[in-house]
Amino acid sequence: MPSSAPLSILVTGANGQLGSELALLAKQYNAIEWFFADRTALDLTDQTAIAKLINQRKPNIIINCAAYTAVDKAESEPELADTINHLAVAQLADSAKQINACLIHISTDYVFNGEQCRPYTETDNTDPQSVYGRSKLAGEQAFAASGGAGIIVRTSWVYSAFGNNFVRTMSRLGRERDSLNVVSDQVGSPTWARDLAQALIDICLSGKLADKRGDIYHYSNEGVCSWYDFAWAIMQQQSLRCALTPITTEQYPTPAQRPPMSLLWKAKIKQDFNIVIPHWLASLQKALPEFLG
Ligand SMILES: NC(=O)C1=CN([C@@H]2O[C@H](COP(=O)(O)OP(=O)(O)OC[C@H]3O[C@@H](n4cnc5c(N)ncnc54)[C@H](OP(=O)(O)O)[C@@H]3O)[C@@H](O)[C@H]2O)C=CC1
Ligand SMILES: Cc1cn([C@H]2C[C@H](O)[C@@H](COP(=O)(O)OP(=O)(O)O[C@H]3O[C@@H](C)C(=O)[C@@H](O)[C@H]3O)O2)c(=O)[nH]c1=O
Ligand SMILES: [Mg+2]
Repeated sequence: MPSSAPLSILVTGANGQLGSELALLAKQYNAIEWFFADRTALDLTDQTAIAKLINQRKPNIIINCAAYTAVDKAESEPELADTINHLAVAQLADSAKQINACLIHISTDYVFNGEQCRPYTETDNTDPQSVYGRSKLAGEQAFAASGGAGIIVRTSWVYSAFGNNFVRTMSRLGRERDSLNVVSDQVGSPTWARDLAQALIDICLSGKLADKRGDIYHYSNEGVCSWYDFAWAIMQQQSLRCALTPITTEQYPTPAQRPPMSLLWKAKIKQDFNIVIPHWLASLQKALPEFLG
């Protein structure tokens, strides 16, 4: 009987929120051969380096957690955002295809314009309104065009104790300030990166990835809130006495336009991969103690 080699997984963007959460969970999955590549090990602006590393390592699965995620800054750095969120994904997809590896590529709710009155399904029309959103959509399309195996997972409002995010910002401001204005006319679903990381590992172990060809899946935590509601829960859970005032998007001008409604309909990922998704508030309660350190 030939002995089967262990499943090997290469994770890009290893120092980011999702990459770090995957690294943490990876400790529970010793049977998997993990390789975590941070920016030093793999700079996504270097196309040759991408091809070289994938050819050397020959992983079964690549999880692309690296991205240019500074939504407002991207408005003044469109080329860099495109290089990382689009051109690098094209190269990852091509290199993965050449060695018959599967790619799991992470994308965003910001590919939608947010004008819809019901949650977005995977087949709803995209119409990004920001440089970041357009660069992420171009990345999705490049992967799909490659014809390589794997999936695209769109998520939203990601936070983790590893990294900078809305939870960290609100926790800091809640301690520094007596009052704060937060937009209440943008609604979506927060996502604890730990939950998403677990879902991705479950997907890797499902044995179903090789049959997919850039199929799109939506994943966020369950439930709905505005940024104001999210901030309110962040304050309340930590007993921070910072008065919050709900404001409109117009009252909080930013360089990038964000979708007013970016809820993701998640039936497909739950059904195809038997994923159980926690409510955002339950996950926030679990995650917050990790922010204190
Ligand atoms: N954050 C969010 O709210 C959301 C994120 N997403 C998507 O989820 C995925 C993971 O996001 P998240 O973990 O939050 O992102 P982070 O910003 O926390 O991490 C992104 C990582 O990408 C790395 N990176 C950036 N540029 C390069 C480069 N040129 N070469 C190599 N690595 C690079 C960064 O490296 P370094 O640490 O050195 O800067 C960082 O570690 C991304 O695809 C993102 O678009 C989707 C929806 C919401
Ligand atoms: C700090 C702050 C922000 N806001 C608003 C601005 C914005 O509309 C909203 C969220 O601001 P942020 O800059 O934290 O969020 P943003 O960077 O837009 O978050 C996005 O990141 C990318 C990577 C994604 O893919 C998205 O899913 C989403 O998570 O909160 C306030 O209203 N008051 C405040 O004091
Ligand atoms: Mg941001």
